[in-house]
Amino acid sequence: MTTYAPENDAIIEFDRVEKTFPGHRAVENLDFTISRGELVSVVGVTGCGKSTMFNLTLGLFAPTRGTVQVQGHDPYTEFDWFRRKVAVVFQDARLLPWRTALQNVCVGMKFAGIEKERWEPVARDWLERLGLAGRENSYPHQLSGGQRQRVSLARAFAVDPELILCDESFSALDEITAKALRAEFVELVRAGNKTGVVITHNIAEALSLGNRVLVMRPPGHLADDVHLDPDATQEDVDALRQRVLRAMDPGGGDTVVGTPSAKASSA
Ligand SMILES: Nc1ncnc2c1ncn2[C@@H]1O[C@H](COP(=O)(O)OP(=O)(O)OP(=O)(O)O)[C@@H](O)[C@H]1O
Repeated sequence: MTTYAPENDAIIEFDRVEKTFPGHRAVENLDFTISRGELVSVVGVTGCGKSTMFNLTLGLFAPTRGTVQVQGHDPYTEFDWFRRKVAVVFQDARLLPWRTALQNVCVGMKFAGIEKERWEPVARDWLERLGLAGRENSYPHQLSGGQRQRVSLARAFAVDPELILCDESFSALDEITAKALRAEFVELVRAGNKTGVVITHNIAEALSLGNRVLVMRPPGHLADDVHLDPDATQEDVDALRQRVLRAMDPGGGDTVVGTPSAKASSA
């Protein structure tokens, strides 16, 4: 009989990872696993190593010590294996200004190695799902910041990746637009059975987005791993906010009140 073991369903595994740049240790003893289907937020003070963790996951550089695995593969040495499997959405949409919304999504599919016949129908479908039907032929400068970010999300989902990494993707938007886009993002990740990891400086966003919050602290290690309960009350969420703040900044003093909710647990 096959026994379900979450670690067999790991999408991202960091095993005692260290990353040192000349004269600076950005990540130290970073150890965590993210399983298929999870939607995880990553928070931590500036410079604590969040982007370095993302860049290690993307295989942009190798760890100095320890191992990073994405779906059981080394993202640095097996870089080509990851085309189509991982998509990234940044804080700024990073669209090609001389290409329309449709063409920008198609370019993403082209770089991912997807067959040419599929580019246009799939791109149109994702633009429509993200509320941009009728704007396919608009250039980035003709779109609002929120619409540009919708194109960027369409470009990410169109390659049908297993894993979507968001680096402060909602931070540059006003809170109302960000809230709407976050909700759509969560729905699309869930509906597509994807795994999502979102770096954010917004603790409320981290606590509302997914099932788990990883809290990092300099130099680049895990300070807390908070699992979220979808039925949490406002009181639970307030307690979790304090727990996250305390983990980010243990010397924060009077920002810390209350105790972690019984509805949340460390992994
Ligand atoms: N290529 C690099 N060369 C040298 N130092 C680096 C490099 N990349 C990152 N660092 C350093 O590593 C530390 C962690 O940086 P990182 O960008 O991962 O932090 P972060 O948590 O993402 O910060 P922020 O929230 O401000 O984006 C910082 O002190 C940074 O200066």
